[in-house]
Amino acid sequence: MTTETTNRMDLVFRKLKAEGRTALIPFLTVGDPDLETTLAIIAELEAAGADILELGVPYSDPLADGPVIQRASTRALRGQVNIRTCMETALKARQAGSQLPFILFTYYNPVLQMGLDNFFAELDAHEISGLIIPDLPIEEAEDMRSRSRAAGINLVPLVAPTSSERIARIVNGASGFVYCVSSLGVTGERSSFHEGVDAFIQSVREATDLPVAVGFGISTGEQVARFAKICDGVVVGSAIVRKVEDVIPLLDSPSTRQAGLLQIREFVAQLKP
Ligand SMILES: O=P(O)(O)OC[C@@H](O)[C@@H](O)c1c[nH]c2ccccc12
Repeated sequence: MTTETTNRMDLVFRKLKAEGRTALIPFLTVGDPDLETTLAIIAELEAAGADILELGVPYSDPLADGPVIQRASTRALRGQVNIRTCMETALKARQAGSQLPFILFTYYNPVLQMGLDNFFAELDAHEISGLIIPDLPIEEAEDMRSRSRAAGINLVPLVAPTSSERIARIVNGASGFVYCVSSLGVTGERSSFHEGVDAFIQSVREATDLPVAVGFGISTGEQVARFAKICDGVVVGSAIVRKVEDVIPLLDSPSTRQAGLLQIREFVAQLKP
């Protein structure tokens, strides 16, 4: 008897699979340019067809991030955004009617600062469905995985093209989906991907029954469509964060705010697979 899941993310992947569709998974830096605007952007992303949302906790030392997300983190940190206010933003979006599963995307240090017991209690209270921690030390992974499982939250593992023989160990016991990083290096729009990325994704597919998503460098509708043929989800971050950055002057003025939000919606809508 399969255990009935109430995890919003699992339900979305199940529905998309039944419809033969691929999830569009935007990444957004929470608090860029401010928390209230983030709430408005979340609504635009949902209207544009996003299926799941990565809510990025701004961090002072985002070692895996390229310049676009680094700048977004800097802007958000100027507004004193922290991991708690990111969780509160997720809850406010839910209370405003968002149906999207939220993944809290955070580096490990803010989690440690909060304390693991506190962190997981807060995650649950703020209706977070998933968690990605790109710099989670492998020796902490088992503890974090069991805490996530106990809290009913999917700790999503990242696998890189260089993971090869470690793929089985990384995906074993994982939940939610497996995040295949398409290229080496840091986040940021790319015109090409790690050679052999398709074979890499196929090897991950063979190692797990979980949905498999890909991210890193994907920034156009045709790149999303290319990966949608072989994945259950496609993550787009920097291209969307850059679009937010580009329209900040419009967002900052009440008379042009709606026009700025519409540009974000239209950009994301044309990514939809
Ligand atoms: O920004 P890109 O190139 O579209 O890649 C997705 C990425 O933004 C998001 O998933 C992410 C943001 N920071 C990260 C750090 C590591 C791995 C992934 C991420």
